[in-house]
Amino acid sequence: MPHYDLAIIGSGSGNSLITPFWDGKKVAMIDGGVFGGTCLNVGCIPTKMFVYPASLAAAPREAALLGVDLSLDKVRWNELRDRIFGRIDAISESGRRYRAEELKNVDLFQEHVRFTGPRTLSTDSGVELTADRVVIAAGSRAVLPDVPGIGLPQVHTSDTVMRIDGPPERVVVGGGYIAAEFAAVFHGFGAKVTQVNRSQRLLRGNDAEIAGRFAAAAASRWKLRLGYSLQAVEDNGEGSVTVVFADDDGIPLRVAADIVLMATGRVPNTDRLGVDAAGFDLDEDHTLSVDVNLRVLAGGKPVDGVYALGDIANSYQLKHVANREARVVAHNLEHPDRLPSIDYTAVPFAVFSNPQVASVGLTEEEARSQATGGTDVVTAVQDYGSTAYGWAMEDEEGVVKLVAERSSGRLLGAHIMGHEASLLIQPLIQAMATDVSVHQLARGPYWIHPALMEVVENALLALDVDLPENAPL
Ligand SMILES: Cc1cc2nc3c(=O)[nH]c(=O)nc-3n(C[C@H](O)[C@H](O)[C@H](O)COP(=O)(O)OP(=O)(O)OC[C@H]3O[C@@H](n4cnc5c(N)ncnc54)[C@H](O)[C@@H]3O)c2cc1C
Ligand SMILES: NC(=O)c1ccc[n+]([C@@H]2O[C@H](COP(=O)([O-])OP(=O)(O)OC[C@H]3O[C@@H](n4cnc5c(N)ncnc54)[C@H](O)[C@@H]3O)[C@@H](O)[C@H]2O)c1
Repeated sequence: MPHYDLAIIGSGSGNSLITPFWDGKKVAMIDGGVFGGTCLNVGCIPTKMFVYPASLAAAPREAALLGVDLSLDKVRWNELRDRIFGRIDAISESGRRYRAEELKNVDLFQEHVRFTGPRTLSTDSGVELTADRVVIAAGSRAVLPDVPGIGLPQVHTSDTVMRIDGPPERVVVGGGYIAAEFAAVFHGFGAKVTQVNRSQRLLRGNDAEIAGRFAAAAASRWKLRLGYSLQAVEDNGEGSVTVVFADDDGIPLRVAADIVLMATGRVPNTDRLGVDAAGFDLDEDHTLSVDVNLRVLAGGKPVDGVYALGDIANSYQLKHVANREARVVAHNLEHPDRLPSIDYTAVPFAVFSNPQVASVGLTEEEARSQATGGTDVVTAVQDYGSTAYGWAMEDEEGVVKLVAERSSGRLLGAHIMGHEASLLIQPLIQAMATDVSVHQLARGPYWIHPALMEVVENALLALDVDLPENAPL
């Protein structure tokens, strides 16, 4: 039975753990899927490589408002797709080759693995291996609703929809983050998009005002139907399908489509890992239970030398969170006598739809329900259109919403929708992470005029927080 100093399950964020510290020691890297994991192969990176050209394709519609007439001649979808995956597949393959052939201290197992004990593993082909230390970075996967017709070839998840041949004319998508991004991509490329969501609110978990404004923006671009749940997908013959939904009263909605994107959430891969045999604890959302040092728990106690990170261990399901956790785990593997904790202060996210949405911290509802009597919470809402750059863009939908604590001037949350929201939010994330108050951030640094960032400066200035005597002017 081969024995390793370190075994890593998952070559996504887990791949970064093989630092020079492991030179001269034996490492097993195990991945039963495509080398490099979700973000590189089917997640953040390829989606954004579609988002950017789709935003260019959408430009004629937006430019016409400003008196600039552009026209979109053609989207060379297959070429665009092949350029994207030509780049990504090559990175995945060179990463795989480096681990498999060039790193002498690493054995790459390209197969599925299950625990048979806390530090013993068995691969699908029957290799049994043991390791002193194990890192579980086995990620999550898309789940599909169990309805008739779900297996039809026109039904896709994000794993397959980016590889289709030719742009579809009619697309149906759901209501989460993935759906919001793909709705914008397909709409940008000229498809007739219908977005159907089970609940009345898109992008759940977001501030209600931003979610409402996003729904209005989405409805002005593509067809949006809220309050319908999926019943079935029917084959129409000749390549198309009808997607059947029903509202709470059973009233049906039938939408014909060439492609259906099911984006109904992702589940952690714990059910396929044999965690029972290892005795590991699971949280309510089926992620692995870990302590603040990211050590996996069994019976509430950390298992010596076993760590977990990424989508299998947290409910954020975000790559920048997995990357931060990987840095903590890499440190803790190398310095077991000095274990820093993971810090989840001010975890942001962005949805790269059209318009973009970005968010960090508490929504107004959360802040008010957490504050005593809800009285110490102040908010400010600033439209992009209220700034000079917003005038230049004739922007009528972009918005910054800030939530703060009046007495301390602490920023509690920031929520932005509109052009480059994912960039505009960064100084606010910085302020929350480093405990810079609203007045220090608004009045300390100079803000470039007339940059779009002035909308953030003005929102900060509009917050009715108590100013200390020594606050900058
Ligand atoms: C379409 C899409 C878009 C996204 N966009 C963004 C974005 O813009 N920004 C963002 O922050 N996040 C985004 N995410 C989320 C992000 O991709 C994930 O949070 C991140 O990739 C998780 O990394 P991980 O290392 O935990 O898992 P993964 O990268 O999924 O790695 C897990 C690996 O483990 C392997 N594995 C699993 N089980 C086993 C087993 N039993 N045996 C052997 N191997 C196994 C899998 O094959 C896989 O390669 C997106 C996700 C999707 C699906
Ligand atoms: N830009 C980003 O950071 C980004 C982009 C894409 C994905 N992600 C990550 O990937 C994860 C998964 O994304 P997602 O969009 O699949 O999930 P999600 O949890 O955001 O949304 C799933 C949606 O599907 C609906 N749904 C679930 N089951 C259903 C059913 N049976 N019938 C009808 N509707 C149903 C839910 O109500 C919800 O609106 C997210 O949690 C996110 O963290 C991040």
